[in-house]
Amino acid sequence: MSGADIREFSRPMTGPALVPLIDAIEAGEKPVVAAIEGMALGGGLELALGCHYRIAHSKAQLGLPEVTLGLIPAAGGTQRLPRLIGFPAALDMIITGRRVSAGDALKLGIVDQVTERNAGEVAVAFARSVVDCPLVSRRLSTWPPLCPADLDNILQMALARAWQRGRGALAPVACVQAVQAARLPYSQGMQQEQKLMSMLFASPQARALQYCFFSQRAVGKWSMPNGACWDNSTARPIRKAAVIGLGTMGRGIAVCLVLAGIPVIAMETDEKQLEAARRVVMALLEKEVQKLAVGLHLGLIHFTLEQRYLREVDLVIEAVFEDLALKKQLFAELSSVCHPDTLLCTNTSQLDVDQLATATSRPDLVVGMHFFAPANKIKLLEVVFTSRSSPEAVATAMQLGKWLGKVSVAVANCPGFVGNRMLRPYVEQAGFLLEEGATPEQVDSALEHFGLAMGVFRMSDLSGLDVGWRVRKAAGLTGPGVPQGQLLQTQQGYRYSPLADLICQKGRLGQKTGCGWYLYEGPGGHMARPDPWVHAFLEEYRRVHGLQPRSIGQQEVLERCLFALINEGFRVLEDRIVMDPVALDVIYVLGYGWPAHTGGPMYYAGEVGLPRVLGRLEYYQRVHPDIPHLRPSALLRQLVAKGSPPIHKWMWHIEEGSSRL
Ligand SMILES: C[C@H](O)[C@H](C)C(=O)SCCNC(=O)CCNC(=O)[C@H](O)C(C)(C)COP(=O)([O-])OP(=O)([O-])OC[C@H]1O[C@@H](n2cnc3c(N)ncnc32)[C@H](O)[C@@H]1OP(=O)([O-])[O-]
Repeated sequence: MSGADIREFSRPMTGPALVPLIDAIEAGEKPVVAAIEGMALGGGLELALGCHYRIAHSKAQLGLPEVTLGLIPAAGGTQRLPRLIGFPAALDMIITGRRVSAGDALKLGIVDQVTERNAGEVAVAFARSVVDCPLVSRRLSTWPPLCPADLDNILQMALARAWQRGRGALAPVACVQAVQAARLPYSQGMQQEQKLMSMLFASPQARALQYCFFSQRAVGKWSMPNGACWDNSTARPIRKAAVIGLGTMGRGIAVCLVLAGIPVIAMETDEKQLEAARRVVMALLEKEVQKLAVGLHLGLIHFTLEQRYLREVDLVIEAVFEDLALKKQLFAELSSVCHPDTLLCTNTSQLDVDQLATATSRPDLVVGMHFFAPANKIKLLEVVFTSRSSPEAVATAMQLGKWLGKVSVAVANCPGFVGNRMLRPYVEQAGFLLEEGATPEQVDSALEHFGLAMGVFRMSDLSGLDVGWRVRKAAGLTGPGVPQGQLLQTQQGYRYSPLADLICQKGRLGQKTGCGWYLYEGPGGHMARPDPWVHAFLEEYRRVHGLQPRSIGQQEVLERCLFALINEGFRVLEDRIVMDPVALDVIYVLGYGWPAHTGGPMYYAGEVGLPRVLGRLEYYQRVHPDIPHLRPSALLRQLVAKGSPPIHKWMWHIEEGSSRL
């Protein structure tokens, strides 16, 4: 049972209340044995905790995931679970919302028995065996709380962790407060649980998180502008795959495929790189085997330098160096080496997939599969289709993403696809704010206080400033082709900030060099500290260019960065790069650390109010007429003019004929 029906939350609850039902089962004189076959989540597990015994099938999973919906367990879970398994284990399960396997549930004491047989039949036999046993010791609500001596410290640490990891989310903190009440008599603890649930239930954060839950499922019902979609396109089976290019991304992708049980040909052209990759991939797989305690056939992966092994694969994912010419050459080779039906996928983060398709004899079988680093951890996958990608190719890539445990989002090919396209104006505004008087830490602090996992400058230092530098050079914005000595403050009449280029020219590439926008303890260091050199560099830059620094508040940082990103999101919708705004929110929450408790950038825009977003963009555009990204998009204007319809109606207002495909 996957718990309460989340769809009911937006309307008056129906049916019997769960709490008195569970209390009645527990208080009854007849032994009740819970048989857990598949999932016991949320209210499902709480119901089982009210039973006198619990039997689980070995493949069952149990958990209290309410926190992921902006709630807390509200049918006694915060009171019974700590009594059953102790405060530390209960806090961990309730604050994280993570599921535990039947085996772990047995070790924790949540279930009394695990079976390979039909749990229902075993439960009936078990019930017969305990029919004469007294039940008084089986009623968890009557158990005294197991309060360890250092409970205060445990709760304090849990609260600090909930604040720190929650990045502004209310539910994790409320989870700690509810569990804390388990040290009280059950009835008083239940009053606290109900009080905290009432506070959360109607909160904007709970609504936003429940929106995220359904959005991440809605994107699986993908569609393309040409009418192809998830339920009229058939995915092909992937019996064997290949990963070409075993750098960081290729290694992560290979691990994903093996963990999904898909045989993999892992290919490199360089012997040393191949050996290094083998060591890393096998170590990662060993770690997963221990963590997941699953049998994994490590023989599924074959490392090779030879292209001939590619003949037998159904799908190739290339993850070679991010260079268009190199990738085009590889795609041309794959056209002749691979079977004619083999899908050719690219992991490129922003190169033109159409151009790669043109380099092959099978453009209909070319799609982008844009994984996010680390590929074996980040759940997001952008599946990029070109105007020639067949629905079958898209369906196959989307299906493969699901098998890999990803949330796949189908997006049309365009520069930066969706995530990186929306990121550009966001990063651009941050650079302009530095020119106007802010420091990297002021900008990052505002963004992280909003709830982003990492501010823009810390994120750039982590991924390496040379990544963006290479892209700007390729675009002719900087580099040898640009007249030296003069700093480009305008490009085609638009404002351009060369600050990042100048930082790179000083060899400051971020964590990898021990300095970038911040100072680190050394090359590869992670502890970002404000760098006096950067402050002096910015002061000198402003002086040379006659820029009068001013104090810039958090509100302006958020509006300039986030509203520019949201505005680009509206342009993505206008171009029909995706067919539903929820796709943009899924991409940003899963791939860019956007706080899920605000729903995602487009949902957040609706919460802030589209008229306010429009008004602030108009204001900033008046102040900075040389920044086109601040010019409000036509769709945003249309939606405001139509009275700000709800997000699921936005696409109705895009004028026909604006589609780019
Ligand atoms: C009192 C108590 O204290 C509190 C208050 C509560 O109990 S609050 C509720 C707590 N329970 C949860 O948080 C569990 C939420 N669900 C899940 O975690 C997963 O669904 C799953 C169970 C692990 C299965 O994953 P899956 O990958 O196999 O399938 P799916 O694609 O996710 O789901 C398949 C389809 O089922 C829908 N669905 C799943 N669980 C649902 C739920 N609880 N309510 C409504 N719809 C649900 C989902 O939207 C999708 O619909 P559609 O897209 O096909 O139209």
